[in-house]
Amino acid sequence: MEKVNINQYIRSIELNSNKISSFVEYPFCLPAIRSLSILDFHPKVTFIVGENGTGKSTILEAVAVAYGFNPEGGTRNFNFSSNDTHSKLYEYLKLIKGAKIPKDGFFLRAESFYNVATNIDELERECPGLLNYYGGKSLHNQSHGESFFSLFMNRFRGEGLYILDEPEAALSPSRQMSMISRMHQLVQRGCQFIIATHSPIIMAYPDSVIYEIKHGFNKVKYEEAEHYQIMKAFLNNTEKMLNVLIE
Ligand SMILES: Nc1ncnc2c1ncn2[C@@H]1O[C@H](COP(=O)(O)OP(=O)(O)OP(=O)(O)O)[C@@H](O)[C@H]1O
Repeated sequence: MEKVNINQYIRSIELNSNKISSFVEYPFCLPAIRSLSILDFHPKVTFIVGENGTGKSTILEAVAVAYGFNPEGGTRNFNFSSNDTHSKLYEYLKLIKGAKIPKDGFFLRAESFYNVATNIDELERECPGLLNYYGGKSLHNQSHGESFFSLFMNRFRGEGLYILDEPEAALSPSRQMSMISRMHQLVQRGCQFIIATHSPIIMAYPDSVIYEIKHGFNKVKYEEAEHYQIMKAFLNNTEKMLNVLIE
């Protein structure tokens, strides 16, 4: 990884295990959390990848909430709540921040994006013109993928901290490639990204670190990551693999 850069917004997190009284219940029962002590973030892009249910959203949400974002997503000014189910993990995390304070930020989670879009419409009624920052059109009046993409293209401006949970959820493969280009522009404008993803396309962005959750957080190279290997094997041997899958 690039040498620690105090100009990044979040340098690392530390789990304060001494404060945890029991590792039996969620989220402390998750192997990824039980084994967590310190996790260093890349100054530009940090990917967290791994199987379903390994704890990617749990850790991302805790980092976002500890940083002051609304657990359901949005900017740090969003404070709506439709479903108060976020874990207490953030209370046990120590954020090691860098020297710079971001001028922008967004916590995007695919699963509650609908509620964020509703909140943006409500804010537009209170403060007309706000929608221009989101492409000038209600996110509800765009397709799921269009609205996600609109957010990346218009709302994410630079010098920002962006925490994204499965941003590929609604994006076609070609839009995922466009997302890499946009991410690169934003990185060059001083942004830091922390991204949980299943997308072998998005996680190809080179100026990054990839943590793959198995029992803990393991730093892996792109080609070593399971998502990459499985997708590559499938595309290179589709017929063979289908024969096995639907035999
Ligand atoms: N509020 C909750 N209470 C109890 N268990 C939970 C809660 N939220 C999540 N879990 C469990 O914790 C585990 C990790 O969930 P999490 O959503 O962090 O996984 P993930 O790696 O993001 O998965 P995916 O790739 O499917 O999005 C899962 O087994 C899930 O069922």
